[in-house]
Amino acid sequence: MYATAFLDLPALTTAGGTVQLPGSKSISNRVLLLAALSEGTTTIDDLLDSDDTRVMLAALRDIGCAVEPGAQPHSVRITGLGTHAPRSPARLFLGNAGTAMRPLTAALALLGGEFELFGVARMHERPIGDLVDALRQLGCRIDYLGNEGYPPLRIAHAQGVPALALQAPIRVRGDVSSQFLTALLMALPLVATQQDVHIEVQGELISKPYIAITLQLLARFGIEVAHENWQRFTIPAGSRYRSPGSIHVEADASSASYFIALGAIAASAEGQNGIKIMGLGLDSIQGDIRFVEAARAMGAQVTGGPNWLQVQRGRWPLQALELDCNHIPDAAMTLAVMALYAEGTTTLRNIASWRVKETDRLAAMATELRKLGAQVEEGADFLRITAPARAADWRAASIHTYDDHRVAMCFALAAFNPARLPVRIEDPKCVAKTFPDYFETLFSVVQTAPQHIPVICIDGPTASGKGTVAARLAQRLGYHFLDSGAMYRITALAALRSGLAIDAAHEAQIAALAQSLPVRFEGERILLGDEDVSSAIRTEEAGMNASRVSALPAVRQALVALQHGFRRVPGLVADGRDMGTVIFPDARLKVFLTASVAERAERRHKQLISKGFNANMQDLRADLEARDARDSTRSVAPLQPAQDALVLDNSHLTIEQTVEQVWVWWQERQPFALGAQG
Ligand SMILES: O=C(O)C1=C[C@@H](OP(=O)(O)O)[C@@H](O)[C@H](O)C1
Ligand SMILES: C=C(OP(=O)(O)O)C(=O)O
Repeated sequence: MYATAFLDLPALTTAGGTVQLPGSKSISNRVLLLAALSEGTTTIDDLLDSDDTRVMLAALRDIGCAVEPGAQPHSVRITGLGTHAPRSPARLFLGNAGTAMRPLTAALALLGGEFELFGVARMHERPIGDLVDALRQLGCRIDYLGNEGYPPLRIAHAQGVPALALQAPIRVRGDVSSQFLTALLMALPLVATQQDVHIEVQGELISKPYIAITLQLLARFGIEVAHENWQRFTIPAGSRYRSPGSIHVEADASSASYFIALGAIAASAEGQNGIKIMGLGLDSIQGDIRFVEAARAMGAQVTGGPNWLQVQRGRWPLQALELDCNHIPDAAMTLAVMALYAEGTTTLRNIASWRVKETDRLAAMATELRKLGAQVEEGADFLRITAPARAADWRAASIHTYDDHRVAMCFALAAFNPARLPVRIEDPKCVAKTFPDYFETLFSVVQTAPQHIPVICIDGPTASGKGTVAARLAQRLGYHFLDSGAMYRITALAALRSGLAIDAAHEAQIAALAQSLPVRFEGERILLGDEDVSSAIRTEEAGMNASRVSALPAVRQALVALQHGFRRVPGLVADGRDMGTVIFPDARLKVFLTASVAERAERRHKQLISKGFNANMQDLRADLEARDARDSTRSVAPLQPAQDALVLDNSHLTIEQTVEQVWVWWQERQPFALGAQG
């Protein structure tokens, strides 16, 4: 997951490959609760691991369910409450998960005990009044702890569940969120022992396909609910939850919408057939699979089998769409971004529920689409979007994401804009609600020309702090990191291990060895094959050997391709001695970091002493002077600032101050309009 303040996506051009998507949030949280309400143990495979399911799992543990990891990576084993009462009192934190807050409120109210249910600030602005009204009708005692009609709330059944009025149909409004009805449908089987229990929906039921998911999963747990036209539901007398033993979670259809859109928008990478999505097929039980129809109407070519979808660009540019999106409220946000690539004006109707989700999504989408240059009309329950007329009308925007995973995920697709502008996604970690590895997954199937991928070069002499500064910048930007000095150190290590002396006589052999070095950077660790060589290459001796190896032109040449390979989406910070001059001459920012010999000798001295090595200041100074002289006079790529490099003498700066200066220089070079915070 990218936990950076923002993530800058470079202009992207093509896409191709296969993605395996994480489990459905709607299925995961339903199945978790149903397993918790059943007797015995249920194994759940391919469960989603995200913020929304974590809060559900934590709540289930708190009320006394046993949760254990299953045999497979994404499987868990839940031992349900069965006939046991839930552990209480309990305070349950439910984040911003509607699929946890609403169903748990209903289930816990009917199980008995005292509970406080609360969430993040936005959860306390998301309505729950219609559900509480329905439960109060039954006789439940539920108090609001903050604002009337919103969480946090208290279920006050410490003395047990009061006598419930089960005779009359339970009325619930269906026009604000279908989750209220889902909550009742999952809770009422607990009390429909002696008699049928009826639910009547008041007002138009929105998001109906989510009710279909609820009914399908109830059936898997032994409860067959009948309904008349989605208005009247009957839970049969004698209902009792029975675990199916094991159950599998399909991949998330709403998450699939971003990759279906990707296949429709991006030209296919060479040798690929667009995007293949694994984990769900056209027969999915999730309503958002119908996003496929909308995407096809706009131009996508989609085929599918039992557990896969294949998407390719069809009509291009896309074609505008006019659609009632009530049945696909979540995936419809993706259509709004597809509209940026469509001819004509796209209208998404009947989406008033967007206003009470993770944020006011109608306002958020309108604001952010406009930042990119689109014309948008925002109605009470609709959005009308016209794409920027020409490439030149697109704007480089910093997309505010309102702690809404879907805003972050769908706007990433704006990186395919014809103006080849980068797109900044603020607070990318908000995707953790349903798809923590969204950006990693996206990056695994998108490509762009190397010139679009930003590179920051930090060159400079030994002990200038360039390695630390580059690593910190890379981390802060979410970019890849190349410690090119390590390449030479590793080459020297590998050469000596192969019995090759580091001199001109062995140049060709060492170059051949360098060409195929299996080197990887994993966070702080540097791996040669499977061996962690981080410490072995950090000794003074290894440094001297690296300097010698780097003076051999054929070896430098061999390492060029290896280093170019680190230039990958979303960007690269490279440190070394010739990053800006030789390896990445087109880098967007080149910094030459230096400090006085005295200061650098002092830093190196401190570093060695802290690692428990013996060190003598005079020797260190002499060594540094010798290395500086050798590095700056060597025939190939001598150590000197690139002509367009910014020179930073950090003799009197801390590492933090140095990082800050480079950060400021980098930000100044970004095209995003200042103050463009939504
Ligand atoms: O029941 C569900 O799993 C959901 C129902 C929908 O909410 P509404 O019924 O509030 O539209 C949807 O937006 C949400 O992401 C998940
Ligand atoms: C509306 C959403 O979430 P929730 O389940 O919290 O309602 C969503 O995931 O888009």
